[in-house]
Amino acid sequence: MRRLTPTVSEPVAVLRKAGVRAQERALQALSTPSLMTLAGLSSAHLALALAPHARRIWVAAGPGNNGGDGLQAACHLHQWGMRVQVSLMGSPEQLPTDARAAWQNALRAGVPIHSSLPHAWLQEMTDQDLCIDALLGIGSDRPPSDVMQDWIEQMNQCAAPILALDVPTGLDADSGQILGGSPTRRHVVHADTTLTLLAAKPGLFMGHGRDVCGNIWLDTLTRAGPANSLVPPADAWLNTAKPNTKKTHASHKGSHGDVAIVGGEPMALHGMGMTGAAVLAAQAALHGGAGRVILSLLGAPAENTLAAPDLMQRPFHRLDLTQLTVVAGCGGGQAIATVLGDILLHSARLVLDADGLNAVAANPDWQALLRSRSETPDQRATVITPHPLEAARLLGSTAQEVQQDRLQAAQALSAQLQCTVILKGSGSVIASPGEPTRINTSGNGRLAIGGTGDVLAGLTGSRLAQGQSAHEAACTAAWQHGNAADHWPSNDALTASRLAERLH
Ligand SMILES: NC(=O)C1=CN([C@@H]2O[C@H](COP(=O)(O)OP(=O)(O)OC[C@H]3O[C@@H](n4cnc5c(N)ncnc54)[C@H](O)[C@@H]3O)[C@@H](O)[C@H]2O)[C@@H](O)CC1
Ligand SMILES: [K+]
Repeated sequence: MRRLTPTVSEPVAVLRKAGVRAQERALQALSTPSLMTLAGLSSAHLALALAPHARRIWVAAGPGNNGGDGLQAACHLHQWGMRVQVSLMGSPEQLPTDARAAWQNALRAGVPIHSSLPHAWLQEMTDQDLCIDALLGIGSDRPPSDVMQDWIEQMNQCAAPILALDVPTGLDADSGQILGGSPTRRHVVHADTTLTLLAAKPGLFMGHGRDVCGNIWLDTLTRAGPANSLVPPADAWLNTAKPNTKKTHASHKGSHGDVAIVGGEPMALHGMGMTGAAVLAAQAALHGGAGRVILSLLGAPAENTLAAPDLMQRPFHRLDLTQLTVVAGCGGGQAIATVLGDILLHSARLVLDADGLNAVAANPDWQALLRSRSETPDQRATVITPHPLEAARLLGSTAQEVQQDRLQAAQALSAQLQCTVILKGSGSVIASPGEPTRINTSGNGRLAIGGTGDVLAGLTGSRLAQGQSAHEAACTAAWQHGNAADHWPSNDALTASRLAERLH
């Protein structure tokens, strides 16, 4: 068993439900004792570690094998002297085979099992006690029934913390979306800890998953067999912490790459002042370690007073694109369209964000230009950083469809444009042609403010300029960006400009 959040230190394979089922079948054939026995024991161990002084442990067990895990865990906890009570939803006779065996074990051991909620118990439970959510796991395929919603609500209202087995009930393990539509306390269990079994699932790390799983632990249940060789191809990998790129002593500013930020339409042009976005990206590139950062504001020949003295400023026509890492689009407004063709054609390395992406989405010729960058002899690196709506525009779909399957959306976009994609949002997804897709695990809701996307684009540019491949630059920048937010003092306001300054 290992802890996956808040920080995962080595790559961990992520499987969708179909892959987990394949893994389950393969291991089931090899494993003695049964996987459910292992899952129940593992769950009981974690429950005991989380609530060693519990005077009451309530297990809510559902009608499938997730319920079986809960029954098996209850059996162990009872045998270890804990006061356990199980509420079993549905008829024991209709439980699947393994879960039925777990029910019989629990009965034989003398575990109290009822078919209703133990209201009095729930009232008396304290924060030293524990609720175990074993209602639904990966078999959850529709919004919870009314009765199940009552049970979920009672669990969420209980004073005791919640350990969810495999997946918090109500969460879709593939997408991170809530099966009932919205993350209310009736539709999804809000766990403090989730013990996920067999493999990490994407939905735990994306969308609402980040908010309802609490700390995530993984038990691959592979003690019984030569498991590593059995894992079906991973659908993605968790993005791991990257050490800072060390700079050699014998280096100068030219050794660390030049980044040009092209964007920042001024107020005078179309009545929307957006120079701040470009300045933020430039600051991030600077603090991310680029050797020189050049700010090229669109339609603003005058020196920009917002910019720090460490930044150089150049008009666009004076940039030698063939030698530069260009970060284009941050606050680019409509003006970005006047230079985008040149940027797509000539920039040595490119990060495309915001208005740059919207302009590409509206112009098939530019999409072809973007794609063709991967076919040049020097294979010019390109990273795009869309949020779900920008991704939807490029894919010709909707933001909702993108959120329903963020992995697939990022991979499809990467294949369509032959470039690296950072699909932003809760659980950023990084996809590149021919590379393993990553799900970023750092970051939190404090990043959901204006300007942080510009910071990510600038930071990615600085990583590219310092010699990382597009995929590595995207993975490193996404992780570093989130990590800065994770270590932000709780009593200190997080703003994009301060975030840019704290990247290192
Ligand atoms: N088979 C095994 O040996 C193992 C199973 N495991 C556990 O088994 C789980 C998967 O088991 P299942 O495939 O039985 O699936 P679940 O236990 O997640 O649930 C399936 C059952 O719940 C019902 N259901 C689905 N959505 C519902 C809703 N909204 N409201 C009410 N009822 C609903 C289904 O009709 C079905 O009866 C995993 O998540 C994991 O916890 C693990 O212990 C690994 C080993
Ligand atoms: K569960």
